[in-house]
Amino acid sequence: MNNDGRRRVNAVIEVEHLHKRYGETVAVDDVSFTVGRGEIFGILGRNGAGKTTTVECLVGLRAPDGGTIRVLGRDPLRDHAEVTRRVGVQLQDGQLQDRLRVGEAMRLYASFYPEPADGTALLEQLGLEGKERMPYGRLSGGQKQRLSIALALIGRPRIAVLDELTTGLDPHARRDTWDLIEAVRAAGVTIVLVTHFMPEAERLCDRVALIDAGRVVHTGTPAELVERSGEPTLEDAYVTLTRRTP
Ligand SMILES: Nc1ncnc2c1ncn2[C@@H]1O[C@H](COP(=O)(O)OP(=O)(O)OP(=O)(O)O)[C@@H](O)[C@H]1O
Repeated sequence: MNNDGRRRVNAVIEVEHLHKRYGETVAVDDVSFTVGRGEIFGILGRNGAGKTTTVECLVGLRAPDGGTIRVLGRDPLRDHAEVTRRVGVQLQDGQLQDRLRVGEAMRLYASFYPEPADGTALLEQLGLEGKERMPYGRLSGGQKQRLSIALALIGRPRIAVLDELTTGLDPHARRDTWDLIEAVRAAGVTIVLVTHFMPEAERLCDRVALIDAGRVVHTGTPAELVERSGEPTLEDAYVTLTRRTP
């Protein structure tokens, strides 16, 4: 059983009692969750709640101080190369060098994988067609964001970890990106999505975990969290369920 009381069939991600500190700061106190194959799993929580640290541990970019993580049955640190090959990552601050051109970045990332996706089609799906020769430093904030999504998907990952997927995107680009993510999931990819944007969680996520002060305080479908809180919307539910007593 997992922490929301249901057994996950075909779990592809299992996090148990993850603990991570930076010096005196406890970034992740005790986080456990399981993600099933083909799910879109949302991680929600206040600024500084420990979301990015959790996903960085998940993809083997940081070493936990406690707990265990299994991704596709592997340890992200010990089996780093294998996990990296199967997990696409779009992280906050995933900056590239300013002079690197869009097409070069796509080709470079494609070269890391045995069977990469069609980069031209991916750029088109993300509204970056015709930008292949544009240096990264000259892209707008939203274009950089869309390129980072393309780079997360170029390796045809089995799991995509997307941290603040649509932050900085205009409403059209945001909706196009949601459609793309749904198509990626329909192709069998499991998605972990960190977001502050409740309509995005409501539209895309099968289940979400609310993280507060480094702990999972609620897990469930967006509809279950709304019901549990007695509030009318997911945003209200989120605020109520993560409210701290003064
Ligand atoms: N490299 C680091 N060195 C020291 N402290 C860090 C580091 N990275 C994060 N922290 C601290 O760990 C805590 C959790 O940060 P984290 O970035 O995981 O939160 P978050 O939930 O992703 O926040 P946000 O929503 O603002 O992105 C915060 O108190 C943060 O200041």
